[in-house]
Amino acid sequence: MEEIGVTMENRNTNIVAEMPISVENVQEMVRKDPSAVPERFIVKNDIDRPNISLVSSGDQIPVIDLSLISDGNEDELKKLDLASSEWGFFQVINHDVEEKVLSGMRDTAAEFFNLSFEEKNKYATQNDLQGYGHGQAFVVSKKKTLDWTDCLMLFTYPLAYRNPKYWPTAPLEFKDAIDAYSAGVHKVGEKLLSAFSVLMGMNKDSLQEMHQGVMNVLRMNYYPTCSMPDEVLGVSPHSDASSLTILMQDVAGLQIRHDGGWVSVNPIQNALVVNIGDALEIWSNGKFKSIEHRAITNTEKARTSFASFITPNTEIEIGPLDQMIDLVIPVTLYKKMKYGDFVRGSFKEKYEGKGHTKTEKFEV
Ligand SMILES: O=C(O)CCC(=O)C(=O)O
Ligand SMILES: [Fe+2]
Repeated sequence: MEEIGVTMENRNTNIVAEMPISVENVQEMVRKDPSAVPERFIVKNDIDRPNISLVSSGDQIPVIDLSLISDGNEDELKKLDLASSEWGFFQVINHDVEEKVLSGMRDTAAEFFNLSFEEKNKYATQNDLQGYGHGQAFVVSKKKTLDWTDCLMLFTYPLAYRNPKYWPTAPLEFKDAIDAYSAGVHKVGEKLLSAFSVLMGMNKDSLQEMHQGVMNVLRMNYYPTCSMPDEVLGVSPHSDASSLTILMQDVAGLQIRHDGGWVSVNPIQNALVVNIGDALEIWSNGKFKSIEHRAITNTEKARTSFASFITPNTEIEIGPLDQMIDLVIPVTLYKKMKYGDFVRGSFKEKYEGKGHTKTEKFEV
């Protein structure tokens, strides 16, 4: 299980190991004083604050019907191609994950996050690179503005990577709910990898084989209500180091970069939000875009999002595929490198926006 800490879209484990700082549990802070917003959470730059940055609510990210994709429907495949190159984000409907599985995940997670801090702390992350657990997100340096979120993060696939010490035993149904949800989402990921293989001119199993063992990490982000949502971010802008991320959000709050502004992703009941991660951007030589995104908070209702990061084996080398260096993009935009090194490099950089992916590019 060595190397486990860099196998995923995880922004804290390695870094915390290097620079240990204690960060309060955000929910506990809000429980003690619902109006408190410590200075370290206030976004310093006006331009980066949720109330100032340009947000368009008119634009809507594309919606993809996964059952049509699985049937090989050409029009829907074209839609997926366009969504991934122009938006990097789309919502998926008819994905075959049962409604009761989705609501089971949401309901049991809500019960978990409502438990006392002491109870949740039994699964506290040890930063020992052995499977994560409950803790705080995005702890990069003492200077960095903190995000208004707590999270529970678990390896879900391969099964051998599940570490029972971090799988909560309360509420009782939680483990089964996580199991059913991650199985459903894992299948959605496999179907999408098949579709992207075809879109990149390969056999439908190619991308999956190139992963050399698809890994999946489930990160449950819990955003307590915040009395100053205009000056605080739930999650700061970043792109995911995954190949694909599949996300369920219960309450609106996700925003993505588009045309120089921020577009809110409005929840569609029982739909899943999918985004292209850095690994797929690199394989596709920049055709499919790994887009910056962030989450905002609100005063009314705590929010939970469930992000499943699909990642390749850390030992494999990734770089643009030959067939993606074509008439449209005639040069190689990224260096070949070991996926594990790419992830490590991206977290050594101060974790801000998409700066880290640029370091992997050749200057062209
Ligand atoms: O909460 C959200 O909607 C976004 C979460 C996210 O981007 C992440 O966990 O990587
Ligand atoms: Fe993300």
